[in-house]
Amino acid sequence: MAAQPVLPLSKYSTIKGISDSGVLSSLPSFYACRDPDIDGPTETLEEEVPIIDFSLLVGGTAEQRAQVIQDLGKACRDWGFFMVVNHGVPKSLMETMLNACMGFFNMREDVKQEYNGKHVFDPISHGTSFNSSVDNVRYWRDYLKVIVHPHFHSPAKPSGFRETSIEYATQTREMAKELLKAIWESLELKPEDMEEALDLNSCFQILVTNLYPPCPQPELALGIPPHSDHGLLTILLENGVNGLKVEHNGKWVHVKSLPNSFLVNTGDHMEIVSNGKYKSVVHQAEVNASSTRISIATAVGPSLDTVVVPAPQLVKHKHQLAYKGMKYRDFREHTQANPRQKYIT
Ligand SMILES: O=C(O)CCC(=O)C(=O)O
Ligand SMILES: [Fe+2]
Repeated sequence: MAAQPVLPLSKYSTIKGISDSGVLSSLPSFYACRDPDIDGPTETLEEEVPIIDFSLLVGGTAEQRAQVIQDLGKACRDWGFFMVVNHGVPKSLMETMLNACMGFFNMREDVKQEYNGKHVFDPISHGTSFNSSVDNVRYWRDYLKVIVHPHFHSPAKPSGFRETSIEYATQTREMAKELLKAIWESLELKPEDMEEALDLNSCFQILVTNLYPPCPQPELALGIPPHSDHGLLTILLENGVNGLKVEHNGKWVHVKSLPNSFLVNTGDHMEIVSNGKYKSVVHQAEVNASSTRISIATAVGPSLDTVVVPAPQLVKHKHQLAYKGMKYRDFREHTQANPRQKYIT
């Protein structure tokens, strides 16, 4: 292989900066986390993921709602993943939110750098890679993370970002709560026990926007490595460019979202509260050579002060207790400092 030219990459603080500059014709080894010659092709399937019609959950007949609850239970048990259609979030809000996020990443580097955060509870943090304090290789991704509940935060710029994101956060949070209620019912748990177990009125909600600019050798790089999410549910919106892969029965499945849909996956705290009935799903993001991909992951978890434990009704005998409780706040701090592909098993 020809020696790679030495490039002044330190000049660029973001993947967007590197990609826009056009200086790279090949991928610096710093970003190469896959080697097709050594790893071989990983088996990737094109299976259809379960589809949930949200309108039948909130506006259907009692039978239709019962059927959707059953379908949700099956999707959580078999996949930890599903696509939501007819959700009622206006298409215009989804588009405006994607544009607002693009507007953030299009700002000058020094303006974005004001938000370069370090701590997991920084209300707003912009950065690059996955967990750059511990990553051995870098991932082909820039991100903006904003905590939006129980206290709402927003970068002051670009203009309109605050108004759009408050509306988007509110609507996706309401959708997540409806889905959680139905998933709770699918476990045959009493609806009135959910608030005490999860304290969703003070739920911790964060908007994570991922930007994956075009990459010179996408087969060698990854946007986000395989991981599970920490919360209860994550609601993902993409800009029409695919890249998400989820693990299903030991294989990777490429997910293609329908226009105007959301992709939803279970997180670690769903696995804990369901005592392992609904596992959190491992997933990753690939990149491509020609298009910029944006995804907005809205993660909804319990309140930070909740100690989530398996629902007692799902633990008939002590030996069936699969997880110990930990305050969500401590869980997040601990996993940030000791990242693993999946924190709980
Ligand atoms: O971009 C994607 O498809 C996945 C994003 C993701 O997994 C995350 O932000 O946790
Ligand atoms: Fe994720």
